[in-house]
Amino acid sequence: MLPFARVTILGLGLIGSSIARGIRQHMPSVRVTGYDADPSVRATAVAIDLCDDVADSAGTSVIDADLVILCVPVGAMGAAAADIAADLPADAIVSDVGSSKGSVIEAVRAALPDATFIPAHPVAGTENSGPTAGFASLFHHRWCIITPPEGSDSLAVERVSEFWRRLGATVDTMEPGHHDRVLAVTSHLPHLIAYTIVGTASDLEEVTQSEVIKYSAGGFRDFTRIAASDPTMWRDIFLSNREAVLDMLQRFTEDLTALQRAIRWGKGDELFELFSRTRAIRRSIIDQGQDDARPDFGRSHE
Ligand SMILES: NC(=O)C1=CN([C@@H]2O[C@H](COP(=O)(O)OP(=O)(O)OC[C@H]3O[C@@H](n4cnc5c(N)ncnc54)[C@H](O)[C@@H]3O)[C@@H](O)[C@H]2O)C=CC1
Ligand SMILES: O=C(O)C(=O)Cc1ccc(O)cc1
Repeated sequence: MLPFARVTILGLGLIGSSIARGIRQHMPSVRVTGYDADPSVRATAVAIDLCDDVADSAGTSVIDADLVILCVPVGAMGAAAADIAADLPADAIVSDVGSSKGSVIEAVRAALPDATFIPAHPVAGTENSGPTAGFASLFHHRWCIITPPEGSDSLAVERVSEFWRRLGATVDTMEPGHHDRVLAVTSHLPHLIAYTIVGTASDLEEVTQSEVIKYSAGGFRDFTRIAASDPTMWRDIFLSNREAVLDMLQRFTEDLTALQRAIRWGKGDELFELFSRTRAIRRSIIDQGQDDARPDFGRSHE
């Protein structure tokens, strides 16, 4: 049996529109209502026939929903939740897709103290944003981490888990604080490093902009893809997962300083040992079939 019959998606960008498309593909009998605060996004959603219905306000979008998914930047989760507070059916489940969990749980709980809130994070995305960037297969064979706060209703957790399995994801559950530490090192720090390296390269006076672009084969090119990620979304992630990111950044800075010393003092064996270890990590990820499934890495959208 389908876990939900009427799903409302608040925020029709990359993730919201991918969920809408995934529902059409995998759960075609489910009715999808969408809402976005940006009128031009709502107009695009209507033009591309993304949902069964695009509502004019957040409140009207949720009136008969049994699942409401907040797909807005993490800094806007509290406001989006407050906008539906007066109209949310008592038995609806509220979920989200935010990249950080602790601060989102706090903000949504403050706005919707009586709602059943089951937070989730699909660990799948691209550097693109907006309603036309989404695609139905985004979540296929990717993790979706559910982070139920203590005391969560287990049936509600199972229904949200089943929803994500139907979209093609593999579901895991994690304590919210642990999630934020794990993602700080596997996702947030890599983005910070990419933003830094691309910014540094463009600031270097002796390297002109045209040379940066001209010679951007290989490693630098990979960094520019990540550094093209949405500025609002990533500003919000760093501010909301501040403690964990600062902690991991401290560790990273120490390790970088150690590498700096190894280079300065010609300690080739130290460099070789690290690079061998990291090569083995990459190879074990590939062996486990967890290499990149994004379309720009050679896989089809559908
Ligand atoms: N982009 C990615 O690769 C991934 C993003 N996420 C998370 O998903 C969420 C959404 O990200 P994207 O879809 O990439 O962003 P996006 O920028 O493509 O879409 C966000 C949409 O939310 C709308 N919005 C903002 N405030 C709103 C409000 N108060 N009410 C209604 N609509 C509002 C915006 O107008 C925009 O259309 C974020 O929390 C992000 O951390 C999770 C996994 C991957
Ligand atoms: O495009 C990439 O490389 C990503 O890392 C996408 C992504 C961004 C944010 C998330 O919370 C999860 C996945």
